Parts: sequence; structure tokens; C-alpha cells
Amino acid sequence: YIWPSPQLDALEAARFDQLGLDGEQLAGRLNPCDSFVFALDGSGRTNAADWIRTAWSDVATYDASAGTGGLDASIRFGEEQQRPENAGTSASDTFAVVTPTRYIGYADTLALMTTMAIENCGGPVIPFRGGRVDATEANAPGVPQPQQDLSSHTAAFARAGFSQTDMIGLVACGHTFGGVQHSVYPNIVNVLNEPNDADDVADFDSTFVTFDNNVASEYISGTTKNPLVVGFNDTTNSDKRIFGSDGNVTMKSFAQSPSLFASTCSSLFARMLDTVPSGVELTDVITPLPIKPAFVEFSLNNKSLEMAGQVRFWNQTQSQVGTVIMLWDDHLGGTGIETLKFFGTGTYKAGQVSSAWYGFNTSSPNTNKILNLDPVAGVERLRFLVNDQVQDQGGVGFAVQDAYMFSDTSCITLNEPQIGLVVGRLDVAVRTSANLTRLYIETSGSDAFGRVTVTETDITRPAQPVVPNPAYELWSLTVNSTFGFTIGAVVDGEKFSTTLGRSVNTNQWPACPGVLI
Ligand code: HEM
Repeated sequence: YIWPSPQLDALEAARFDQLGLDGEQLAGRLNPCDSFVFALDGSGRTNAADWIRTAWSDVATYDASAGTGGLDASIRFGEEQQRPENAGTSASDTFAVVTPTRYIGYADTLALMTTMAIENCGGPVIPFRGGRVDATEANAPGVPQPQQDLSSHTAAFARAGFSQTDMIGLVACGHTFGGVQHSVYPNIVNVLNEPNDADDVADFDSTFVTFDNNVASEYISGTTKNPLVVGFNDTTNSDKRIFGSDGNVTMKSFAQSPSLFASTCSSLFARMLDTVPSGVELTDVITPLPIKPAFVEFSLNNKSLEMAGQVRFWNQTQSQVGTVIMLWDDHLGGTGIETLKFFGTGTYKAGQVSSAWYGFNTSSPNTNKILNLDPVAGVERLRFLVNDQVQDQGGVGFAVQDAYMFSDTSCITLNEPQIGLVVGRLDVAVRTSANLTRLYIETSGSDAFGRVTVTETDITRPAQPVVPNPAYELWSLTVNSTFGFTIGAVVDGEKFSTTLGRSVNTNQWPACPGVLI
């Protein structure tokens, strides 16, 4: 895709900027793969397995003919979690740590965490798409249970759009992680009395923390301890019935070829995660942008314009990238230039892939700001010169928006810490030559289903705006309390939003002239 695109940029960052500099928080919950944040070490459980099972429990309600159910995060509702088919705490544990955002809701987070759990813990890369829509109510029941017979399982997978061979694959791919807990399924697993397994989890294979084909090779060689294959209660040996349902042809092929197992699981997991209610349109597969600006933000400092930002070079080390020169086209046909400074390293896939981040300024790395730009010239688009090559998205450049921006004249008019009240005057600089038809602040909240909502509060043009320089005028809005917000505008008929958000906070804003705080 062509940068910028707020939703795709956010999905791309969550997927590929996992740990290290500018790492998103999500991947940290899967690092290392045997971590389990809901109990002391040694419980025998892992977050990674929890996410994968939760995703399956969400998807398994899908009814292909009706187009209902599927991956829509309906499993976050207590009504679904309390059903016997979803026994245990996998779903409540996982959703306890999810904070949906404006661009990435519960369902995309579930799909993303599942993807990262599999990939980061030894599994194949899974093509990931975003754009799932969060359900507002529980779906109809339909998650297969171990005591059901083979024909019920085949029928349940068929209802969800998966053939018998898919069923064997999907169960094997899922059950290379985790196991069955005694406390949840005492009729399947006895007390184990193992020192490192406080939760008495009978694992599906000997390497239950990582993805590999041992679930198949141990099954075929007869050494498996999978509690759904060799459990003492044959009624609940559902993996045995499923794995053997084609005379072991599929499981033998998995046992013989780790790469066949990995590629089969990659495509089955992708299909599973992309199983969504009819009417939901997923994005294209998100691939990493080789060069990606981020956190680009303008502000007006009276007579001069300031541009903050960073740029990421995917799958490159600092020495491979070398010197980065940023060029920008201005509104007057001129070009600006600045040498950028290496800022740090971010990683993907539990550290297996690194990317190099450069900041927009050489002199103040913490703010990554270029100062003293001419506001009349402004900035239209960025290009990067790396190893003597111009990087500009095939000629279009990286478009930026300087039609409106935060003005550093914003200030606090009242601060009453005793009652937690802060009132401020937000000043937004508007470029007078821009075709800006609406200006507003965006504040985030949530609806009755926990989904993020964004409320827009208009900022109107004053009758006599302050004019700090020939290119901009100031529009103002009284804002209160210590909430954070972003600034939005409609420019040339298109909606834009700043990325960082400025909180009304005395640490960041000075007192207005004549105000004692
Ligand atoms: C007939 C189909 C299936 C049945 C009957 C079944 C049954 C079970 C049962 C009883 C557990 C134990 C849960 C616990 O103790 O908390 C479990 C765990 C698990 N299942 Fe399945 N499962 C099926 C299919 C799948 C599929 C298709 C996937 C993923 C693609 C999957 C992924 C997992 C994972 C990762 C765990 C481990 C959870 C953990 O250790 O926290 N299962 N399954």
C-alpha cells in the first residue's frame, strides 16, 4: 500500500514493530514463548496456546451457509465463555489484556496475537489481513467438544467451511501447542504430580511450547501422550478419531515432512483467521513497508514550522542503511534537506528480524524534530536518499499534511489539582491557502460493547484569528481535564488525523499569559 493510510499503518506497525524501539505492546505478551502471565512460572500453561485456542473457539461458531459467526471476537462475551464447549480460562485470560484501539479492534487483535503466537514460537509465517469487525453479541454455540463422535466433528468443521482433510490438519496444527488441564477436564486428565506443572496440564506433544510436527510424528510412532489420543477415557479421545479418520494418510504425511506440516498449517491458520461473518471485508495481506515514516507531526512555533518524525528501514541494520538523507518538496517548488540520525533498532518475530529507525533531526534525538522551517514554504511530501538511491514510493513520495497543526501557543488557563481540573486553550494553526473545510478535536471513548468510538468536537474559525506568520492563522478551542486527544480536519474533502495526541497537561503546556498556576 501507499503510505500514509492510518488503519494499514497501525496494522503494519502492530504486526511488524514488535519489540525494541517503537515496539507495540502486544508481542511482549508472547515473549518468551513459555510465558504465562496469569500464574506463577511452572503452571504448565502458556499465553501463546491460550491465544490459539481462543481464536479457534471464536471461529468454530462459523456457519458458512448463513454467513454468521467466525472471527468477530464474540468469544469475549461471558455468555460464550461460560458455555461447556469453551470450558477453561483461555478466552477470559486473553481478552483481559486486550485494549482495542481506534484502528485495531478486539477481533483484529485476536487474529494478530494468534498469528504472532504461532510465528514467534517456531511456526510458519502466516499471511495476515486486518479489518475484522467486532461482534455486539454472542454467536450461536458450535465449538466441537471431545466427547462428541467423529460424524459430529466432521459436520461441525463442514459447517464452518472446512473439509475432513482440513479438520485433521487444523486440529494437528492447533494441538502442536498446549494441552488439556486436569482442573477443567478431570474426566480426561488425572492429577499429574509433576513439579513443573502446577496446573496439571497433559500436553498434546513433547514440545508443547513451540510449533513443530511432533504432534504428528509422536502420534504415528506410537509414543504420543496426547490426552485426546491415549486418554484413559476413550469417549473423549477425539484427536484419535479425527487423526485416524482417513487411515492416517494425512498424519503420516505430516510426520514425514516438517515442511509440509508447516506450509499446510500456514494456509489453514490463515483460512481460519480470515473466516469472518459475511459482509466483512478484509484488507489485503499486510506486508512490511521497506521504508516507513512514522509519528510524523508538525507544530507551529510562532514564526517557524517544526517537523517531528521517524523513519523505519525494514529488515536492515544501521550499517546496511548507512547515511540517510531526507528531502522534502515544499509548496513553492523548493526542496529541503536534512541528514537523519540513527535512533534505534526494533525487532519482529521474537528478534529474528531487525529494522533500523532514524529520527528526523541530528541535534535533538529525543524530540526527533527539524526546527526553523519556513511556514510559507511548508512541506508537501518526503523522499529519502539512501545509498545514492531515491526512495519515494515509486515516485509519489511520502505525502504529509501541513494544512493544520498544533500551535505551541496552546496554554493552560486554569489548574485545580485538588479537584483534578485542568482547563486549557488549544490553538491550532490553519494554513490559509489550504482547502480546509472542517477542523475538530477527536476524543476516544468506548461504546456499550467496548469498541472504541471517536467523538469529534468542532473548532470554529474565530472572527479575527491571530496571524502569527503570513501562512497560518490560529483557531482555538477551550479543552478541559487531562484527557488526550488528536486533531482532525477535512482537507480537500478528505479526513486527516494527527498521530500523537496532545494531552492537556501542565507538564506539556505553559500557563497562558497572565495566568498563575
Ligand atoms: C474437534 C476439535 C477440537 C476439540 C474437541 C478440541 C479440544 C480441546 C480441549 C478439550 C482442550 C483443553 C483445553 C483446556 O484444558 O483448557 C484443547 C486445547 C487446545 N486446543 Fe483444541 N480442540 C479441537 C480443535 C482445535 C483446533 C482446530 C485448534 C486450533 C487450530 C485448537 C487449539 C487448541 C490449543 C492451542 C489448545 C491448548 C490451550 C492451552 O493449553 O491453553 N483446538 N482443545
